[in-house]
Amino acid sequence: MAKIVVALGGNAILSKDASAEAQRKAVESTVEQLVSFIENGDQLIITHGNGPQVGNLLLQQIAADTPANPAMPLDTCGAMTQGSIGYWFQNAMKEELSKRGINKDVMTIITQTIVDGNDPAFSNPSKPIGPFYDEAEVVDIKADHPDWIMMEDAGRGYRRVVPSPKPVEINEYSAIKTVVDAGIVPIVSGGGGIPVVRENGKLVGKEAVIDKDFSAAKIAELIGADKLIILTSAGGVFYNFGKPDAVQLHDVAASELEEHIAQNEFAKGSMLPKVQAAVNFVNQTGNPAVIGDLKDVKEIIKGTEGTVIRAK
Ligand SMILES: Nc1ncnc2c1ncn2[C@@H]1O[C@H](COP(=O)(O)OP(=O)(O)O)[C@@H](O)[C@H]1O
Ligand SMILES: NC(=O)OP(=O)(O)O
Repeated sequence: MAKIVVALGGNAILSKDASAEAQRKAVESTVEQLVSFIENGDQLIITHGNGPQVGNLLLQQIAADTPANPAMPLDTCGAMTQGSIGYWFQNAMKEELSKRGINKDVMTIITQTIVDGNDPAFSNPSKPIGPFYDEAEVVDIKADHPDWIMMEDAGRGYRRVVPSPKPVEINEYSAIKTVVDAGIVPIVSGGGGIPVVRENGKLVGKEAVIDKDFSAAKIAELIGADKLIILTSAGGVFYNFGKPDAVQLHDVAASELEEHIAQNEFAKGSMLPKVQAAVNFVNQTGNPAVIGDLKDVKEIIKGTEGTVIRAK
């Protein structure tokens, strides 16, 4: 039995249509594929992003903000998206397992990720959240919200960016391990986990969004996963992405990717964290990581699609 951590990108779940129905459909079709792991006898651990969802939720909060019904802060919005996306997965996975006659429990664990309050990321926002805007829209947004920082995101438009500290500890790790050891399919650390810092013996939420690729790699390492699979909305890792000479990698050594990271090959806030997280996992465990497209899960399982990163 292999332990496999699968991380799904928030942009892969919410590609164009932000309705609950469309996002549920994306989750349902992914789950139909992921169940193959369980049929193979593997233990699956699911984690997911929340960049678009938490940004949209924050916009809804701001739009409806009144003294009687105040907007929720970012850490609480992060928890809310863990609940909503976890619910979609939990519901779809249980349904798919039942259809195939597999009696297995599925459980979302609201996860707090401990970060360092002095992480320089707090003064250097880099995590894109919410919708994409064009340049004219950015001018209006800056007029309404002068404190927001907007950045171009991998050629897709501009987005608001927020601090994204690195995960230091997964607070619920021992509960996650218990659930994994019991053979339950857990949905953990959604949106990278709710960022919290230790202050006077308490865990206090911070206004930030952790990159789920880093928390996925951390959980995969802690749990002793045999493989980390990062599913997004690109066929895999490309060199010269978006340029005429773009080339997709199929099988690459972690050391080669490290050289390309050093040469600033990968876009911050999108492909860079995925590649860094995959390389971290491979270097720490010697086990492979795969980065591929959500729609290619079946082929990724067979090894015919995606980019495999190995310790070579
Ligand atoms: N070098 C690259 N190789 C592949 N995709 C890249 C690369 N650089 C940027 N991208 C973009 O990054 C996207 C994945 O990042 P993102 O949308 O932030 O992920 P997520 O699915 O986790 O939300 C791809 O869909 C692609 O548009
Ligand atoms: N929290 C997070 O990493 O979300 P995305 O995968 O949507 O960027």
